[in-house]
Amino acid sequence: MSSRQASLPSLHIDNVAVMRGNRMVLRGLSVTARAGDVIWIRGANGCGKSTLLRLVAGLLTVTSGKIHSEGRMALADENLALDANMTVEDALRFWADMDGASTEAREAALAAMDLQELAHIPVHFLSTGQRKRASIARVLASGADIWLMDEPYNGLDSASCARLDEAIIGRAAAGGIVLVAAHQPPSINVAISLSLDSQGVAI
Ligand SMILES: Nc1ncnc2c1ncn2[C@@H]1O[C@H](COP(=O)(O)OP(=O)(O)OP(=O)(O)O)[C@@H](O)[C@H]1O
Repeated sequence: MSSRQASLPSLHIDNVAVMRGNRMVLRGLSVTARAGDVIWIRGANGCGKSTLLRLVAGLLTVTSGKIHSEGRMALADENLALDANMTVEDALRFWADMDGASTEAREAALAAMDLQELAHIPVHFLSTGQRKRASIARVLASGADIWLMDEPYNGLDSASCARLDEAIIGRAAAGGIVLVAAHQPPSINVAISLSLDSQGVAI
């Protein structure tokens, strides 16, 4: 029982502030997420949503405060992170191998984002929305406990938005944690709705 509990993902953001350039972007931000939680982050352009995801991913360092997490993470942001010259399938396989993900997980991710018919074409042939779906499939295939998704709905048609909703609900239901930065209100039930004002303060 105790070892199972120890493996549950968690995220503690404690009184975090971060300076970017000469500007304080986030201030006094505290959030706690547990297995099964979806956190929806909203706020105006430049308020710090991407900054927060990159801090959690460990790609940026806090100026003050602390972030502690348990669990493997995968980030989908504006960087595609897929080799444009590889086929969709090979590009996803590259990451799945790095993540130690199974063939089944990779195929399930392709199916979840309706990419099977595009699996054999090079990534650079994909349309904007198709590229977005491939980037989301990379996160789905990773088997990561904590998904960090920056504007994942941008560029997706309504069917793909529904597929993404389903994937997020599924990850949370399976005991994961999902952070979504988005401009639109949540289309699914979320445990925590985090609105940042223009100073990066939770309101
Ligand atoms: N490398 C950097 N150096 C200095 N300032 C930066 C850097 N990257 C981002 N910023 C600034 O940090 C602030 C927060 O940016 P961030 O990308 O987190 O905003 P956001 O809420 O995700 O915005 P959007 O809704 O436009 O995606 C912005 O004012 C931005 O100009």
